[in-house]
Amino acid sequence: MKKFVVTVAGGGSTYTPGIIQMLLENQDRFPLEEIKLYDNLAQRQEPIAQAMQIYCRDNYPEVKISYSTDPAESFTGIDFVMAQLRVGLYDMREKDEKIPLKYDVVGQETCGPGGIAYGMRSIAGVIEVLDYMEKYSPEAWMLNYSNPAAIVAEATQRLRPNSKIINICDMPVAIETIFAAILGLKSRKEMNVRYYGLNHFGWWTSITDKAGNDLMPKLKEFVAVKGYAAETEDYQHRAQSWKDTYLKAKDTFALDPETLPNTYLKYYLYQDDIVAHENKDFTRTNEVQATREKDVFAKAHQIIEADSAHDISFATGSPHASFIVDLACAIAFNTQERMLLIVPNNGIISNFDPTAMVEVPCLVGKNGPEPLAMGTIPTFQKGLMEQQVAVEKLVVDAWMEGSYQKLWQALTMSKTVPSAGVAKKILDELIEANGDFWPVLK
Ligand SMILES: NC(=O)c1ccc[n+]([C@@H]2O[C@H](COP(=O)([O-])OP(=O)(O)OC[C@H]3O[C@@H](n4cnc5c(N)ncnc54)[C@H](O)[C@@H]3O)[C@@H](O)[C@H]2O)c1
Ligand SMILES: O=P(O)(O)OC[C@H]1O[C@H](O[C@H]2[C@H](O)[C@@H](O)[C@@H](O)O[C@@H]2CO)[C@H](O)[C@@H](O)[C@@H]1O
Ligand SMILES: [Mn+2]
Repeated sequence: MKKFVVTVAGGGSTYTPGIIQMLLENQDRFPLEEIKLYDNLAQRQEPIAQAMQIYCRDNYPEVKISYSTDPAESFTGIDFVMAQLRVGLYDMREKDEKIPLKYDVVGQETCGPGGIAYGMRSIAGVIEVLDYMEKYSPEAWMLNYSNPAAIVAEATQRLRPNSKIINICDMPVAIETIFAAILGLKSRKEMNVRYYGLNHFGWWTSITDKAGNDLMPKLKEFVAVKGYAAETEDYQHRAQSWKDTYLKAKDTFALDPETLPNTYLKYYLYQDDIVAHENKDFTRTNEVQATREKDVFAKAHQIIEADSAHDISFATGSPHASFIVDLACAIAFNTQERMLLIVPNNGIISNFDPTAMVEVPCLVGKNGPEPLAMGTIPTFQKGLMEQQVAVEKLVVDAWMEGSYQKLWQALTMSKTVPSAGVAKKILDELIEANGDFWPVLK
């Protein structure tokens, strides 16, 4: 069987060890020749890369792990790029969260003004990596987690419409893992789902078992009382902020009991409540720095100092890592697995903008995703999505045209922002904070 070469772009990411471990563990279905780590920040990538080299040497000596900041070295002779860039690192994420909060507006990584600011930074980084891949390995596929996925997908679709990039999100699969636990199933793969929306802005309309039996009534009964607060072992969600998010799904569900909501809808539907409960001096960035980032780098340093990975391991088995490996397998071996991906609407939701990037079930094979028709959607969801997709499109317009006006309109249009006046104040502070990360706006 062919052995694959995979580049992990954003090699210094806190998610890199999990993805590498998942790749190594799945070689019976996806054999590896080499994993290359690429990052534009050598000192962030180095400890992760060196620790994973030791881990691989001790456990999978047949696979090579290399790392570099040189694009030619990193992108030549590869089959897949698995990308997870954070342009501006946690320092800028913290500003994305804290600046809007000063004005009592949602401060979040991918939603509202924080997501808009992050989008304005991410577009260039993602396009840069995509161009490297196409220059050095034109046949390769880029599987892209880099956030904010909705804005990044809109930008890549407009700027590189023919590129082999698939934008993805792990939130639906993480929630489906909870659904499976609630239903007493061993795996989310025992369910067939129908789901539609924008990234971090969608709804499940049907969940059945493989025999076609409706599982929604049992799920709804649970969610009406507890939201998504099921006792699972998902490491990421032990943080109090994630527990709060999962509980809040109960209130989001109450607004439309016909469907089950994505957790991120809380930022658009209960924005006042979210802001009221936020600690403006200690946001999610600070929590991540004190937990995931600290743990991952501490373990990397321990492995390097011990020159052994026998007794030290990273958290494994996350839906984040398994989803991207499943996607690579589906493309490599034409498995036709059904997966939720972000793709051009193009009639999939028949009463919605055909040019919008939507998140829907797709069958995935060697030519990429084939989306399944979702039909018409109700007025409530359609109205919300039209407003939100306009925000995302205006951000990409603003980035492409260097337009202050369009970005001000985008912020004003966001359901999280109360007025054009507040939008302008937040925008002016974000421009100052983002400096050269953003194009100059006129
Ligand atoms: N789509 C999803 O559902 C999903 C899920 C989880 C994480 N993410 C995203 O994954 C990314 C990584 O998250 P993290 O918390 O591990 O962040 P992180 O800061 O630990 O890692 C990001 C890495 O990207 C590197 N980087 C930044 N710009 C780059 C560029 N232009 N070229 C190469 N490397 C670059 C940084 O140096 C850093 O090492 C974020 O965008 C996050 O939002 C997405
Ligand atoms: O606040 P963070 O950095 O911990 O997470 C933000 C990301 O949250 C979602 O991804 C979760 C996922 O739901 C969970 O199962 C696990 O894999 O961890 C991920 C990170 O916590 C979301 O889908 C991403 O877009 C966010 O970046
Ligand atoms: Mn996501």
